[in-house]
Amino acid sequence: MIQTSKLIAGNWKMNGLGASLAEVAALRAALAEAAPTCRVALCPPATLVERMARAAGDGVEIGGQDCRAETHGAFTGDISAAMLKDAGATLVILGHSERRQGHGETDALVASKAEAALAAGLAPIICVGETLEQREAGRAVEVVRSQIMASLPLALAGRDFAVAYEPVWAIGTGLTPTLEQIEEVHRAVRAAMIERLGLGVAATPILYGGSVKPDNAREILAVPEVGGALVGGASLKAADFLGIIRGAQGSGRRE
Ligand SMILES: O=C(CO)COP(=O)(O)O
Repeated sequence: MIQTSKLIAGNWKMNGLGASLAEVAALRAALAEAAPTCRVALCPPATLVERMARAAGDGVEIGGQDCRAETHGAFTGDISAAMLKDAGATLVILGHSERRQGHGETDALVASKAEAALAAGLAPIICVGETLEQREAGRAVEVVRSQIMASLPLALAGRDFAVAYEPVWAIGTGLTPTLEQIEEVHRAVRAAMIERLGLGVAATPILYGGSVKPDNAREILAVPEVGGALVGGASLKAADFLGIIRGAQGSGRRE
């Protein structure tokens, strides 16, 4: 339902072969000791979901990185939300910029995938974010607002989900927006979410994603309206991911 604790989610993208289970075991042991107050999730490639769900135990939720909008059928290479759920996933990342750009995913497609995820019992993490060109043209807030209005299906009202604000130019680059820029966009995301889905989403987490590391996590997570992080590269090593989770502990108030 409505989440009040922060959500720290790792997006392994197409990485994690080999060392994955050892990293999950290390993370699980460290989390058991640290007893974090935030919600922790890892989203590995689909082939690792089932193994990781078994290795992760209760403290770490496992998610997919995409799903098909249809429930089944002749869609070679695709995976349904129910298949992810069956493998042990509890959430799924949708509309990541690498899929919007690399696979031509539109807002409408992302919205239908979110409906499929909800129907299968998965919590969607819906990604939005502007390109560098759009930011430089002063259009960041406008672009993100329009993505929210068209990518969030009305079926999300009252359901467990999150939005992730990931400026495309901050992903994997080591660049991050200023804290003021993060706050500005997160406030705009909240306003658009409420406009679209009503006041019931006033506490739904809005994650920040894009070059989150242990050394910048605390300050980013303390920004008003930042309800967690979606972490790429730094989620691959348990020690780095833990550093970010620690940054979420007592990282300040949310508004
Ligand atoms: O795309 C991201 C998470 O979905 C962010 O990736 P990085 O943390 O590697 O910049």
